[in-house]
Amino acid sequence: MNYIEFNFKVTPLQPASDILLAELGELGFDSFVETEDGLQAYILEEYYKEDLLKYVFVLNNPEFEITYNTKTIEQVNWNAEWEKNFTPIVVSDNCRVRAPFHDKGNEEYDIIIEPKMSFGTGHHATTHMMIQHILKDDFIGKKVLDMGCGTAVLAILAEMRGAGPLDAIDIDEWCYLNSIENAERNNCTKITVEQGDASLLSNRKYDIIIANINRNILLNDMKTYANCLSKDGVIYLSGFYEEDLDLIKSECTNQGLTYVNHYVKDQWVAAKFIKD
Ligand SMILES: C[S@@+](CC[C@H](N)C(=O)[O-])C[C@H]1O[C@@H](n2cnc3c(N)ncnc32)[C@H](O)[C@@H]1O
Repeated sequence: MNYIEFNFKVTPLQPASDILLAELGELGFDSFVETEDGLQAYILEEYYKEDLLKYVFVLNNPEFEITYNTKTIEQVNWNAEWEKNFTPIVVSDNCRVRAPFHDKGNEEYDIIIEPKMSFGTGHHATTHMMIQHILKDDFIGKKVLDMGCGTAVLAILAEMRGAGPLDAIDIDEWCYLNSIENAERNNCTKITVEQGDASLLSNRKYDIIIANINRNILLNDMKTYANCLSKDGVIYLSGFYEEDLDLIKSECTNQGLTYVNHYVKDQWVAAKFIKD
């Protein structure tokens, strides 16, 4: 069976790429690779009909410019194509995120992720910076929540850094299932994966919360996150741009969280706050 590869160039990249991915997923596209300037999406030839893209609303949104070309990929090349596009990532010299088919490196932390459709391979700036925070800070014996866990890459690293117990939560069923697989694949025994959102969190307490989601969800759910943090607890937030940092800081201040520091990469931010 052949696949058709769509190579989309997207301007501005976000949120258009995320919306595009979600819409294509609904239409039968089953694999995606984030690229520097957009998205590659794959659909089985038999599921593709000529007017299918007519139903992708983001393509007609005047706020975004999205162009694409296509090519047919024979099944025999499919894995190679995917492998070529998903290269291992090394963060801070001591953490490698790789797929099962990549060779192991010499890094202290070796994380194996089969991303399928979930976000979180370390290729995105936000995941990369959250990994930097986790590598830098003390996680030993800490009770951790990874909110919006995607592939659970951050929870997996937190457990490798000595944290436990850990909860990894994602609203998306695919991410929930993928996180369970990835936790097992990395021999993590302290991670509990759940499907849901902030409504799961009443009466819970964590020493550390990691939340790489997006600006609006963070602003909306900050009160709940803050209530779940123990005194002197730490929260790492990402998924928003530099221009929104003041807004995030202001909401954190309202919820009794004090700004500590932040990283910036490709205009994305990963910020650290502490509960007073
Ligand atoms: C930017 S990805 C981050 C994935 C991973 N934590 C990482 O750092 O690579 C955001 C994730 O949040 C999930 N998500 C979106 N809204 C959510 C919500 N209200 N509660 C929990 N998860 C949510 C999405 O399904 C997605 O997997």
